[in-house]
Amino acid sequence: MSTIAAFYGGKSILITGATGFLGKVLMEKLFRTSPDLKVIYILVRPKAGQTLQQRVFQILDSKLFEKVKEVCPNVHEKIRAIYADLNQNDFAISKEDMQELLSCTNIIFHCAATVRFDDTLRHAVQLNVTATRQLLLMASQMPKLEAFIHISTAYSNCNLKHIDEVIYPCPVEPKKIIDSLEWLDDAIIDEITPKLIRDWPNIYTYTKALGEMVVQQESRNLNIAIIRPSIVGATWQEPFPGWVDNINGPNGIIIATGKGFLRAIKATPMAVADVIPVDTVVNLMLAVGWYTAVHRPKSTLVYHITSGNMNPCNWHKMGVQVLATFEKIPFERPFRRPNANFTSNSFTSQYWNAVSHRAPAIIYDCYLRLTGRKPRMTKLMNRLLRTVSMLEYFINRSWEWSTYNTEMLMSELSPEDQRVFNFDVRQLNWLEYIENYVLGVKKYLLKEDMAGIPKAKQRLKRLRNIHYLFNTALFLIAWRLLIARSQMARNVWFFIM
Ligand SMILES: CCCCCCCCCCCCCCCCCCCCCCCCCC(=O)SCCNC(=O)CCNC(=O)[C@H](O)C(C)(C)COP(=O)(O)OP(=O)(O)OC[C@H]1O[C@@H](n2cnc3c(N)ncnc32)[C@H](O)[C@@H]1OP(=O)(O)O
Ligand SMILES: NC(=O)C1=CN([C@@H]2O[C@H](COP(=O)(O)OP(=O)(O)OC[C@H]3O[C@@H](n4cnc5c(N)ncnc54)[C@H](OP(=O)(O)O)[C@@H]3O)[C@@H](O)[C@H]2O)C=CC1
Repeated sequence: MSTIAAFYGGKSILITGATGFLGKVLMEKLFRTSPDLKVIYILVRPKAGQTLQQRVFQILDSKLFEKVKEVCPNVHEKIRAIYADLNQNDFAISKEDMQELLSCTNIIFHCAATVRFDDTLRHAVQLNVTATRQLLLMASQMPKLEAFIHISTAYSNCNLKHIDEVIYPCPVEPKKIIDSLEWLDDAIIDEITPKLIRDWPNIYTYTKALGEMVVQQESRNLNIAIIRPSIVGATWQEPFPGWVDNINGPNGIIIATGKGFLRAIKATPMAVADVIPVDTVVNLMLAVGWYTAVHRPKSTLVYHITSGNMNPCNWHKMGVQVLATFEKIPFERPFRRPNANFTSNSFTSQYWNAVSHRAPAIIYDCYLRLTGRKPRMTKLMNRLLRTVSMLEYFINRSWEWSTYNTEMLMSELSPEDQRVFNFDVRQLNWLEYIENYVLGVKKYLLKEDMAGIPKAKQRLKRLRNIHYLFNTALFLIAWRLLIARSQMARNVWFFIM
């Protein structure tokens, strides 16, 4: 029997961000490996017209939880959704619910965050910093609490090149920022934001760094650990390969490339593509929860869960494999044939943006207008290019993350725990993983049926023929124009004819 799985038996676990990508996989694994756990409290807000219960049912009814229902048929009874909004004082939790949380919680996994790169400083600080502080305050009033696991990001210190498993100080104290945001108006905040975030590439990474500082400052005598994953990707093995459910990170890029919208990306092909499967991250989280509670390290340990130093893959290798997978398993109804390039030069990048992105969008919008429909492609393309430009920082650099604590933890696990809670990324076969990833994007994100593949292949053939026809016509027009102007071109033309 796995020691870690047994540890979670009978426990009351509080998860924030349980409705997010990481949170769902965490819940799934907990229920599957420790079906005898007492309860999972999740802090949820109503969203998109759905009540808390509807949101929980939707998660439990998804394909991700199919295996769970076999090993833990009463899973519905073991989830206790608590109304909470982390943007509000005391999270707007009712008195009774708060009382229950304070008196019963054994372990906390704090996953909730805003992961948007362009969020306002006010909102990002509220969620990634103030809410973390408030949760720590709650944690300090929990007599049965054994461990508090805070999820940060490997990019919280991406202004450094080499990052150790330590908490780095930020230039401005989080408390000062929290206090000043209370009285500054939005216009002034917008003005001072670039000065505050300095060499951090965006508000997200900056506020995650502040969040870590808050954890360090407010840790009191709690057993705390911080986990820093790099770019979290689709599942590698569990509960099945390729599961993914949002467009963040590489996912949106894979869709945009597979649908033929994105044809060139400004990237450094040899830079490390530090993607880490979500199930690997979750396995480490559960192992850290156990280790922190049982071994009670004297200080707050930071764990990096990254792939680059153990089993590196670069963007070139990833890109080639993604494109190869599109050949075998194309996406349905592509705008153009999926065929993309990496370019590391700003000038060529702008050239490709004009020729391969904006021009086809304008031509397509003209076609829509002519056929009496509303043009939309230029707008969509502009948003896509804006998104890609925000990701560029991360695909044009490599970082080194030390992983002493993560390796130490691996060596502390029994062989059975190493198998059940595997976070050894050296065993990952990138080509296989990427193929399953693309397949997962098709099946679980785009919800496309595999039966549609022959039709999609036919459409690709048609698009290729249109592409050849268009290029030939373009060449002939250019040549004809040249003939009109140059004697030499005319001679060559008559010679060929
Ligand atoms: C021979 C060579 C071959 C070469 C071949 C080449 C082939 C290439 C093949 C591919 C190979 C793989 C390469 C992969 C590179 C990926 C790098 C990833 C780096 C990630 C670093 C992460 C580091 C930190 C990790 C962390 O620690 S945490 C997680 C990170 N956090 C995020 O990833 C949130 C980002 N996002 C936002 O910050 C917001 O999304 C916002 C952007 C502000 C827009 O915001 P906005 O426009 O207001 O609104 P949205 O509703 O969000 O989206 C509105 C519209 O944008 C679209 N769209 C949103 N997203 C994405 C997205 N990704 N990609 C694409 N589109 C997206 C969405 O489809 C919607 O389209 P529409 O509706 O217009 O049709
Ligand atoms: N995905 C990645 O590549 C990486 C993620 N991380 C970290 O992992 C953690 C989880 O990320 P991920 O799962 O990808 O993010 P998601 O955006 O998928 O999930 C965010 C979660 O936070 C919840 N949340 C946001 N605002 C509030 C609020 N006001 N009140 C209550 N809940 C709220 C969301 O709830 P709702 O569903 O209601 O919106 C959702 O459950 C984050 O801390 C992130 O920084 C770190 C490295 C990489």
